[in-house]
Amino acid sequence: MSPPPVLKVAVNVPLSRLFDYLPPKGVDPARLQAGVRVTVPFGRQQQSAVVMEVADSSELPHSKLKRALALQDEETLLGADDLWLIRFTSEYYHHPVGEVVAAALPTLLRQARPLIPTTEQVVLTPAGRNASDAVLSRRAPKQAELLDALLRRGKATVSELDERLPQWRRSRKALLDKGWIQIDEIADVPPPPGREAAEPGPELNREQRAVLADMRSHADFRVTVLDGVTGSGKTEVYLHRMQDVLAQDKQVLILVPEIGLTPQFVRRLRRRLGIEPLLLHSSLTDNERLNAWRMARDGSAPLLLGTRSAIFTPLARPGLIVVDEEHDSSYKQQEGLRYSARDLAVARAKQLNIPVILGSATPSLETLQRCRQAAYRHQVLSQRAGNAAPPLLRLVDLARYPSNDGLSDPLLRALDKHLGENGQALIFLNRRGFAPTLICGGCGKIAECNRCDARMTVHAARNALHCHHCGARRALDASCSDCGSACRPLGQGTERIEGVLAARYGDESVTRIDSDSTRLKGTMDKALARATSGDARILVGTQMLSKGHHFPKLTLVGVVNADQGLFSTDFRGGERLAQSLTQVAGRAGRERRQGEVIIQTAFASHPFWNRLLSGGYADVADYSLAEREAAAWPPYSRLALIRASAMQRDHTHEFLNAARNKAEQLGFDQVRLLGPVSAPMERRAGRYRAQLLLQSGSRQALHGLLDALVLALESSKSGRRVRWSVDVDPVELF
Ligand SMILES: Nc1ncnc2c1ncn2[C@@H]1O[C@H](COP(=O)(O)OP(=O)(O)OP(=O)(O)O)[C@@H](O)[C@H]1O
Ligand SMILES: [Zn+2]
Repeated sequence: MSPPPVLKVAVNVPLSRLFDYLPPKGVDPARLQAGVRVTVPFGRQQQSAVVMEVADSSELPHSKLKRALALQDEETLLGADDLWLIRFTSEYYHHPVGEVVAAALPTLLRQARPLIPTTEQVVLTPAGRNASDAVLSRRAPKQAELLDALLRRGKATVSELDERLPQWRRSRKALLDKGWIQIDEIADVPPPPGREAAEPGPELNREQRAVLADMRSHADFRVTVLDGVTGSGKTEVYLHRMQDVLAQDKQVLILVPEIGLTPQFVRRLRRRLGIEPLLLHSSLTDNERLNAWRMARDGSAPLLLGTRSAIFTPLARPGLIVVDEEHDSSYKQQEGLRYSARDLAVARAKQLNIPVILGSATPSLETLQRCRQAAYRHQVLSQRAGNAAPPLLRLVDLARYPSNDGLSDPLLRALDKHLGENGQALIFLNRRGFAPTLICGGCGKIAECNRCDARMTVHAARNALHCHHCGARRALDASCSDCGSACRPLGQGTERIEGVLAARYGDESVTRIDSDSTRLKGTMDKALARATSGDARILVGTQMLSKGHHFPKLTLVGVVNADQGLFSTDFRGGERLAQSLTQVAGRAGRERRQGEVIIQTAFASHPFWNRLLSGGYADVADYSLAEREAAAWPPYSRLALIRASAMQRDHTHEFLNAARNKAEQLGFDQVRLLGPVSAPMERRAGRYRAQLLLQSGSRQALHGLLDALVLALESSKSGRRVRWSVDVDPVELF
């Protein structure tokens, strides 16, 4: 008899390797395939794990192998392409494969639940139906209420009851004991999205038609970079391409940086494609998430719209992937598994041999560089669609026109003018709260966070100081704890600017949109609706407002302070600044009237401004690429960052020094090691942070070194005293 197969499974633990198990007792070996879930004994616990491979043998003797306890799935949950993506992600980002699987699966599947989500349904029994609730309503009014609620429909799911009778669970046991209700487990699946008639869009202009024709000429894998100025009709081009693919009965996956910001986009997809897009994002309930995942996997949902993690969703008939606003840094996960959804989209499309579109008015330098190398196809839309003209940009030199509470005279005059002509204005400031600093008028002491090397932000409405790094909060100090003098807020945040504008133009006219003002469910949609209708005459907001929106009446954009980005220590500072200013400027004048953009700066002679104002984003990008090439920064080299944090400063440095020594021993000459150094904001949430940067012109060398180094670090002693992580292609260096 041949020996039983060996299951190589991914367990959700922070170790790179797979673990070997024998098949569960009594399971037909034919049912054991890569992509099924099994329950395995792990340490003293049981774990749910995914079979990555079914092998003939193990490096361990059979007698040493434990047996898996149970097979969870009748059919494979993850197909070969899904497993490929998981492995690729694990290898490329040097992240434990079990944790990648965990990131790729909806929570319920991770918890060994079945693919069809279920819910509890409370059903009235015949006895319950006949029970007299006259008596009950006197003695037990809560029970009577529940019976009453059920009488009308005979049954209700627990979530329906939770909504209508929040206290119902208290009566549950009593009524069950009386035999008046019973609780059934039922499938909780919504119907798949239906189709309706699609509305036609505007006729494409010449540039759009040329781009679309080029995309249509190539059905296989190809990366098209749709580099179109704001309002040039990129979305119209995607929509046509999506229509083609959907008409061939294939699926389309669209990634966006954030879904809460795009109700307009969702509506547009529905209207123009005649299909309800299935949403995949982090604020779904567990059941909703599982259902979305399942309908993508079985093909019953043709159109999927999701944020970063949606890139892992299985697709039955993949046809096209679109990454909108590809430059957006939220495609890169900044903790745990630090993947770039954009880069994985390209890898996945290649594996599936399908086209992928990366769209942006401000493509990342990495992407532009790939275009220069002809690895990606560069398609440019140089004109705004329809009759809209590009916005006019103007600088206001704060050295000449000092600002009062953040707003200079020229900006205020422009506001008067645009509002007077029935226009709408957007005031952009990438800083929420009232003021970024609280300072003592006597000794100059600044309020700092106790757990971070950072200042506290003043939030006036809550009369509090918040740390934007660790979330710490405390009451606003009226007087200085050192000298007793009065403290005052210094600088501007969105809350303060909102107040200044409300005092000048009236409360009614001003709407603030930032993560503080839109925390409550529904407030974001409402604010965006007011912005779109024009009821909100002045919008004040952070980068939340700068991306992707189409506010037809908006004619003026004012940038309160752009200088933070000018002197950034991050080599991506200039690129980021140019992107965010171009994007926010692009909100102005998207319909009939030309938009005006006023940027306030204290450094008007900085060469950055000349480049941006005369040459636009493309010039800034060319210049920055040359700079990066000279300094051998990405995209002209590859980076990986090893980060460590600990309660004691020494531990991080010891660990990273050991990592450096190990890396040197491994002898990859083509990789430069920089550090270890403390992070610029060394202490965060009470932990000290440090980092070691690895840089190389050769991707192979860098990954070769990481392969060996990560294995060594996983078993290193100093690694146990710190939290450490590897960040491949980091977007934040600090
Ligand atoms: N060929 C066209 N003729 C007339 N109007 C068009 C055309 N193409 C697009 N539009 C309109 O122009 C506006 C901008 O188009 P769209 O949203 O597709 O641009 P975009 O490049 O994706 O925008 P952004 O990147 O700035 O968000 C929309 O109102 C759209 O309906
Ligand atoms: Zn803090």
